[in-house]
Amino acid sequence: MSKETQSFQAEVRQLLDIVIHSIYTDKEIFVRELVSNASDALEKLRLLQLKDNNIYQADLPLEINITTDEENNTLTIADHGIGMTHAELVQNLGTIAHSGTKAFLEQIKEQGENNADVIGKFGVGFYSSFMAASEVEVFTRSSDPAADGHVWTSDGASGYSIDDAADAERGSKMVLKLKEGMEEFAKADRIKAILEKYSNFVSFPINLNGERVNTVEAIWLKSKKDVTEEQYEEFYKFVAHAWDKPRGTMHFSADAPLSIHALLFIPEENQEQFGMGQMEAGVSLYCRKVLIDSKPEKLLPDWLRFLRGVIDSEDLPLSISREAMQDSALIKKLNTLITKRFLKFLDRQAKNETEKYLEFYQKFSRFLKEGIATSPEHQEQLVSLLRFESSMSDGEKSSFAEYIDRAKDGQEEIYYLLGSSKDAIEQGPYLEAFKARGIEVAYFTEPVDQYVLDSIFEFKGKKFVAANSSDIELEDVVSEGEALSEADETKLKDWLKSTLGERIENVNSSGRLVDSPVAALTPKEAPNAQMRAMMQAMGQPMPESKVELEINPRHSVIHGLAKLAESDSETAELVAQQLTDNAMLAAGLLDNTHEMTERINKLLEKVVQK
Ligand SMILES: Nc1ncnc2c1ncn2[C@@H]1O[C@H](COP(=O)(O)OP(=O)(O)OP(=O)(O)O)[C@@H](O)[C@H]1O
Repeated sequence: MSKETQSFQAEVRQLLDIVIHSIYTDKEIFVRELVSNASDALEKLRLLQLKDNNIYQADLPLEINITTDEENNTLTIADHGIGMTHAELVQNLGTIAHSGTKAFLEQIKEQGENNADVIGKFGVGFYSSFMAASEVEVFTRSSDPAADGHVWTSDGASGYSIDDAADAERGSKMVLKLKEGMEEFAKADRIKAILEKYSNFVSFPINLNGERVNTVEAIWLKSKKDVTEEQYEEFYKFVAHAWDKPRGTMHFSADAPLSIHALLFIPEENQEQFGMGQMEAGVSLYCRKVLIDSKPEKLLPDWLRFLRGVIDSEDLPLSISREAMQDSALIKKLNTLITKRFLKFLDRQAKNETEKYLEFYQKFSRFLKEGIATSPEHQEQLVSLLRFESSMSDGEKSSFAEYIDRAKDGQEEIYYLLGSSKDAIEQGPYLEAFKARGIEVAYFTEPVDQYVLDSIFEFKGKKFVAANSSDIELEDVVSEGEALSEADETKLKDWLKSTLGERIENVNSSGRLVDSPVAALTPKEAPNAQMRAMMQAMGQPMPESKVELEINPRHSVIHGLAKLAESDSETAELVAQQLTDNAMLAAGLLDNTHEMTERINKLLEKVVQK
């Protein structure tokens, strides 16, 4: 067969015209496209080898060889992959077959031809080589022993020619004669840097001028049993740019609903704990071993930003741009799928390797809590991963599932208390009522917990209720001491209301208190102690809290106060104010202790004078 000339399909011409005349600056992407094509061709050959041993030049190594030639201003990318027959050359490099390029053209039509960015958004496969080359030669020979070798040549203008190339080796060799001004791509260092950026995990060896450049293989594509602990560690260090060891490794593949390979690592340390600012997302996105984006923001929810590793999905179009990708339905699906799998991984660890999970929890629980408040779709799973001490956990960490198991029949609520520490919670006035009734209260002591618990309404059908909220109805327990008569109680409540005036919202009496005479409850809509502390830390002035005062009608101090109010209202007022301060102090709601000191002195004076 002699040399023949053919014209490009109209769409190809249109595409090439845009590519060649584009002012798109990120021209290096063509290297990624060609390496990716070479890798695909090798992958196809590898698959073919599995079922067919009639392959031309079967002994050629499955590798990609890249050579730079500064003198002649050329770049050559060669693979010993599947190659192309004459018909395939015409079909593949003369028409537009792949969907990415079609989408590209459609976008161009919509946005007008001068939108250079569109190239970066879609990538244009093989044709992108014409951004840098004035002429491209493709020497190729199919793996089919019956096929001949050919050379395809084009300047990317109107058409191409195909000629015989009897000595072409199996595979494809793309020789790019670089344009003036594109000399950088004939320089080994420049190409090396591009390869390191995009193609490090291509699973076939890439040699640049005879030297291997990609050292790390795509271990995420291997099956778990074929990867050693050391390999995982080495790979973690590589992808995370880390020096430590991973504290957790999750490696899985799935075919449905999406084809994915994921290898995720939990680092040893939570950098954010050291005040180093917010971490950046660190799970890279690959498509068939070729890097699409090393920091895709929406691939995982923000609260999983501590994870490191790789997700590789064959369902992704290789050339998809960051912007288009981040909003794509596919990324959303990947996001949900991987998040669920990761939470399941943690759940399994919590069950089977409890110690390990608790160590993780100590350092990383902040992220899970952030997730609870921001990812309603994962809330149930996340809430089940929370661990806390409680009034019944004996100093051990518990889960809400365990809490529910321990709860009495008929308890429809999960009670919790927030405080600065376990001691502070246990010494506060709220717990006793629950203890007396054998009801468990979960303790939460981190500043973020308020925010987190506010966003949980229920878990497994049980309502979340703060044990210090004013609207809890607890079954009365018979505690020691006789209660005030109804009439005395009403009288005392009225007197307290008028005496304490603006300081309180209301006075109630209930059977909730056991050892304390009074407790201060935060009214339903009011900011509680933790919120107040946070607002104040942010420099926001907070008005004095108005609380609901709950009195214990069986307590001797209350009995005494009821009498004192009749006989010595001046002392009774000091006592009432002091009781309120005590209650507010215990609730963490007292800002001004100045008056309290003065008042205590007055009370002491009265005591010593008696
Ligand atoms: N090195 C190669 N070896 C064998 N065939 C190749 C090679 N490079 C390209 N081809 C063939 O040419 C076709 C077109 O390549 P191009 O890069 O334009 O798109 P693509 O690789 O199919 O697109 P995408 O990257 O979106 O999958 C490929 O599908 C493949 O069949």
